[in-house]
Amino acid sequence: MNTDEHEHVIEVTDLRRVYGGGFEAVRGITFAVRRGEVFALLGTNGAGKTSTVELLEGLARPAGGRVRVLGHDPHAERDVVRPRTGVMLQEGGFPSELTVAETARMWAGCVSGARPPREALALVGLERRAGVRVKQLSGGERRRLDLALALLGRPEVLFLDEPTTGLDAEGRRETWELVRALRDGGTTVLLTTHYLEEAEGLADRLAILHEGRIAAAGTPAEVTAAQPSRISFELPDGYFVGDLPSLGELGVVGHEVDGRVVRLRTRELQRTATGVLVWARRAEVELRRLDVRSASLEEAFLRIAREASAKTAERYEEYAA
Ligand SMILES: Nc1ncnc2c1ncn2[C@@H]1O[C@H](COP(=O)(O)OP(=O)(O)OP(=O)(O)O)[C@@H](O)[C@H]1O
Repeated sequence: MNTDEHEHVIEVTDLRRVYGGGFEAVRGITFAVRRGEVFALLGTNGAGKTSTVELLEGLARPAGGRVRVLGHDPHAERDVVRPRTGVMLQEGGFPSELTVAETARMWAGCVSGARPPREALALVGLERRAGVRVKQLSGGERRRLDLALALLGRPEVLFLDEPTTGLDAEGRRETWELVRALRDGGTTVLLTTHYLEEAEGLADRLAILHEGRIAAAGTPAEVTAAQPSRISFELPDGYFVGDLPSLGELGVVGHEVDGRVVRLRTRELQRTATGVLVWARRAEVELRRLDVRSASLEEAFLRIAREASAKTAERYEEYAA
């Protein structure tokens, strides 16, 4: 096995997927995932995340472009790729009359070199539910069972399609810890998620899909760095926003005033924050409810989705004109 951590375990080049009827769900996307990396695909509903992951899993053939997983074509060379990957689909769909342990044993029987089923169930915290029928599990417990089954084959690459949907806050945190532990052990993880907090906390790098195209990509810090930071505070009675140094001088790119509360947006957080604090000190003013923060991934995501939608509307208007 090649353990070069810079090796690209997943390579996607100008990938396209077209459904029957001609709808193009994936419109030429390119990205690569290194060994031992957690990579998140984000996007609004219908952005093309599942359509992309299915191509990576070899479940369908691309309409154009190229996919390589562990150096192989996952569709044409499914026999080589499948034993080295673990797949957690959005809907597991295994027989629900079986117990959890029976399901894991049945699945393990189909996997060469499988972990002991009990070990896989313990990894996801389901060992105490081993004797329960699958149909009696809660939605969150089913997601954990899906994950346990994906881990049975000790995969080098793990595909997780919305792994924490339906889990409560604790279950979600436990899954995050497990994914981090797997990553630290060298597993490469590609996940889709609707939870931006999940991508921010878990992903080494991510791509935001919008209508089948990549609208932004990079580390969570890189993607959020392109968005303005915010500073808010409350001015004491008798002070107004006009008493501050000029907003242009402070590097402010937008502001709102709501009663005594002032909210500033800036791309130069340190310069703006310093300017406001130095002013407050000189004026001997106490700024109550002072809050200084970088943009969150959620803000970046919403802005990128809005901008991408506006571009699509522009293209549509040009086309219709
Ligand atoms: N079998 C299909 N036939 C035709 N169109 C499809 C098919 N499956 C998906 N689509 C369409 O392709 C687009 C992308 O769907 P996909 O499921 O990949 O999105 P997604 O990003 O995973 O969305 P979600 O977050 O809602 O799961 C959607 O517009 C969807 O309606």
